[in-house]
Amino acid sequence: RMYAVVGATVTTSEASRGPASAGPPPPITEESIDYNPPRGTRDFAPDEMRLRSWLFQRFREVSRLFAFEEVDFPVLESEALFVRKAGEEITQQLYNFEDKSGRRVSLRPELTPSLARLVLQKGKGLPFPVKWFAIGQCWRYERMTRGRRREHYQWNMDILGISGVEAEAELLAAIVTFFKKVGITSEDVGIRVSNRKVLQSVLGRFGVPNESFAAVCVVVDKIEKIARDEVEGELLKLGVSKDAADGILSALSLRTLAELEALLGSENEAATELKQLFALVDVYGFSDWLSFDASVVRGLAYYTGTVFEGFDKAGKLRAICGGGRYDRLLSTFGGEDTPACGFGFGDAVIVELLKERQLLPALQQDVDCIVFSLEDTLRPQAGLVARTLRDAGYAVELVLESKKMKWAFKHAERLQAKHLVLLGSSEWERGCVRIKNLISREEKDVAIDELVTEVDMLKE
Ligand SMILES: OCc1cccc(Br)n1
Repeated sequence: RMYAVVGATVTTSEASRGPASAGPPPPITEESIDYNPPRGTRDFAPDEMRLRSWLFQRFREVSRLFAFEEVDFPVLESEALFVRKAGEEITQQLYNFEDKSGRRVSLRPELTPSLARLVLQKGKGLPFPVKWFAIGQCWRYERMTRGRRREHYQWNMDILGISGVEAEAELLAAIVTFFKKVGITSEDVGIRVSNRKVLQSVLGRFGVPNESFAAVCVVVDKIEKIARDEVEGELLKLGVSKDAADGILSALSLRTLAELEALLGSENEAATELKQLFALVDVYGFSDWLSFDASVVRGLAYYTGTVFEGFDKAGKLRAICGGGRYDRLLSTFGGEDTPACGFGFGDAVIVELLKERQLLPALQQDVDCIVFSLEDTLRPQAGLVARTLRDAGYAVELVLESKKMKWAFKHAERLQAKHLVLLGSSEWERGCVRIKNLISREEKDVAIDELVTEVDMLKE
């Protein structure tokens, strides 16, 4: 780990070595700071920030195509927004604390509760349906024994006020649009779709009380992560009978809607909603991305209907994204019953997938011109030249110190700049600067007031 030593006595060897270098940290006499960010968090230096901005720009482009409006909320929320009793991992790992006024607060682990809070805050004045998207940093606090990250960024899209599966079809279409936009195909990725009303129907048949529904879903969601008998054991601990547990586990292995109808009847709500959704998506034209999979329940307590998750068909990665219908969430916050559905799309798994598929874009700094005065006396004029180009919308790197021509060329190469604009006294006396086109290698003297036109032309 990199350390800087602040205020310590520096011996000559350290002075020659510079403030911090490899090898044992120098004796720390006073406070020292750690260059690394807090455990489980990331810095975004330019290279990483370019990739993050590229990813978020794709999220935003898709959200615009679907006419969703961007919203955001505080990273810090009242803890009460996230306290739920269904045993979800996300609520057991809240990054929560008591603030200096004694209030119980938490860094948000997800965006949906904040979105619900804002919709309720806006009240009856808010036109429905609401189609909002957000890209926000979310937090969790887990013992670093597992070495997992404690923060990630999540893109959310939510539709409130539509009770029909048309809303789910829109959200799934947005996810597919994103995948296609970044070069991922339905060979690489699929979206598994189910409906929590499957479980609800099964629980009803075995007389399992409604109050256990959310907790049962949270346990069943672990089916891919822990052994089947462990899932069964956790179900029994919830008071579910052995028969009911067997009924639940066998329902999860249903493979087709026909089998679902055979088990629950063709009038069953889960079956009819899923049939409607698949029929919609078929006409919409992206059925090749979707499959019915009764084992999908998702791990959030508040889902009440359709649930879905994006997965990589090579089976190497965790879920890419996930979502579902949550028609009861706003009423649990004291609001009216409001149909709602949405998804969350994290910034981590998708990057792993793009890396694996060699689909990561090659990104570099976007500089049009480098302005550079060959003599110190012309440095003020270099600022004028830079301003002229910037006022015309060009990205200009103005060299701020004395450098040799060789350095300027190398620097332009590194930045992949298109033009090198040189100020030299002989040209300046003639009211000119020298432009080198770093792509065509053409170079010429250009009058100052012709400069923008020239660069415009060179740009073509
Ligand atoms: O998806 C669960 C989650 C929530 C907050 C932060 C991180 Br990293 N992961």
